[in-house]
Amino acid sequence: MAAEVMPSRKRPALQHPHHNANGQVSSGQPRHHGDEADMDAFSIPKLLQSPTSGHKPDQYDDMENLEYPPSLYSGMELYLPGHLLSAPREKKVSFLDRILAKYRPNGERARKHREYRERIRFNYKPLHEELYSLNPDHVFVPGFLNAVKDGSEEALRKIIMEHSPGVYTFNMLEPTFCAKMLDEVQHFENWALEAKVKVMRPNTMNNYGAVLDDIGMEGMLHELMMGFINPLAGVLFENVGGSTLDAHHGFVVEYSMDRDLDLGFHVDDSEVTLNVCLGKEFDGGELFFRGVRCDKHVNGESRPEEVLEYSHVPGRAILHAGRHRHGAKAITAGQRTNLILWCRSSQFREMKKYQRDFSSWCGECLLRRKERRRKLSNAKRQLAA
Ligand SMILES: O=C(O)CCC(=O)C(=O)O
Ligand SMILES: [Fe+2]
Repeated sequence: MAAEVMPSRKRPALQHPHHNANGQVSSGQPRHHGDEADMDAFSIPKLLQSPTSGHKPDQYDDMENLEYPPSLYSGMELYLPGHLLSAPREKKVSFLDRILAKYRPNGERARKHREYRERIRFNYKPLHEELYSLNPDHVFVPGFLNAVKDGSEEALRKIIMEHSPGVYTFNMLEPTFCAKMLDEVQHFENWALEAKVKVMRPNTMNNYGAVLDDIGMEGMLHELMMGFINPLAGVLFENVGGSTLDAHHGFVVEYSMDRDLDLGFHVDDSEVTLNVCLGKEFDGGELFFRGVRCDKHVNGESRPEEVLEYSHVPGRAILHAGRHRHGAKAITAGQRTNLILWCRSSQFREMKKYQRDFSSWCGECLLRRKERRRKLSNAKRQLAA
């Protein structure tokens, strides 16, 4: 599957999952955090059925780069969910753009994306050219590099820590590489602002951040996935296509006190996700995990052993299945930027179409299978008695 980027760049008003006393998700459903093409009901923002009477909508005539006529935004504003009525106009525009994007033909979306990439390719001058090709000695810390070079399961397992089933972390990126990536992203954003280029956001849930593939890092990230994630994923995520990763979507997410603070509960459009903190300094922003689930069971309860909270450390990577339900808590100070690589396997996706039982990776399918087996053996025992 190609690493397509959605043109719509805003997220819906997110709800945090509510946790009951033992830390289980008692309500709040994970949203599918994915490309526009893969979006489903969980990630589509919704308008109210009737207009809010007495609300005086903003005027949008003076805003630049609007995708639709200003009067359309004023008219639709009356139908915005209550919490957005007094939001800044940019927030309202992005919410409405996400709704309207569904009505653009796919071809137009692809054309816009192509034009966006070409504009960057011809006009954007990178700050750190060296980031655009993979130089392992400059990118990775020696421990990680040596383990991958060794390639044995034993060497790979030595550098990783498993925090709860299926959530692994390891030191991965050199501090100088992290710093350069942060500079490059800032440099790109400054250029976009000056050149009046609207930055296409990484996915349906982020208001900030950028797609690294769009700015010219697609080849570098592909090499990173094939050479350095595949070996690990083959060992740790064989059950979700970890040994056949062949496509990616690479981006950065950005949080700060005047931007996005958190990221709602969701699953990724990936088989395996690599998430590495680049810095800078921040408080809060912990990732929370609630177990791996298939489509059918994505909204089910989690078990206590599946509940995990993890604090990001700059340079340290997390590797988890895309279907591992998760979200990021609000940062309480500073600024956090993470590099995310959604790794996909075309083969796994094709095979999944023919399957109905996912007990090799879905916690709920597994539980039900065990239950069926238990009943069957009980019945057999009774028959034999
Ligand atoms: O903020 C984070 O570290 C998590 C980001 C994430 O889950 C995603 O982009 O899919
Ligand atoms: Fe995610």
